[in-house]
Amino acid sequence: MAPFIHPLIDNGITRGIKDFPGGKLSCKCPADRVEVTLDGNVLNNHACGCSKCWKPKGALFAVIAAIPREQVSVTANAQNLQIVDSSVSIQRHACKRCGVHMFGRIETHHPLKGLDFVHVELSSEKGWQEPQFAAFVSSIIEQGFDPSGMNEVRAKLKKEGLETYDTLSPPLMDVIATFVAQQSSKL
Ligand SMILES: N[C@@H](CCC(=O)N[C@@H](CS)C(=O)NCC(=O)O)C(=O)O
Ligand SMILES: [Zn+2]
Ligand SMILES: [Zn+2]
Repeated sequence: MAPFIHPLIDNGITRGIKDFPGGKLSCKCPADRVEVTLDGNVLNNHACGCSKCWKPKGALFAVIAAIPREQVSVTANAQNLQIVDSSVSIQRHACKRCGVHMFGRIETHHPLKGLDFVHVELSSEKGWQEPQFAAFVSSIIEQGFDPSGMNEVRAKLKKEGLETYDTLSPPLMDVIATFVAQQSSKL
């Protein structure tokens, strides 16, 4: 059976709309949902296989995108949010009732500070930037995926047009490495 990558990827990726103005994300509670409003489209949308990002039930990957934090606001039921793990760089604010991650935010000195991280599948609007690549692919093994199935997973991601990486994409890794070099005055 083909691996269950993610609902936004498995049946072919739908391209986003240029100049898409943004929209609302909602958690999965039956009522009194947490709502987050995004004032613009996302960037660097990608599949992530890491253990930290929220995934829909049964999916091997999350689909997670960045957006400037100024464009993110909690517009309903903020009292239901809690930080999943405050010891990591990205503080993921999740609904404490249904568990869905509504946004991730970095508060420490970090190369990606200023960007929030969101899951556009939580929106009913269509037009968000589509996934551009797959990151932290090998990390699915750490969560129990049989390593012998990795060729099939990578082939499926590539078939859907996503280049696969075991960290982030090269441009994002370059941003992070540049930040590190600047910290030690090597650049
Ligand atoms: N192999 C690790 C990778 C975790 C990881 O480094 N995740 C990346 C992509 S989301 C990250 O930037 N994490 C920072 C964080 O979670 O704060 C895992 O699966 O837990
Ligand atoms: Zn909820
Ligand atoms: Zn991740």
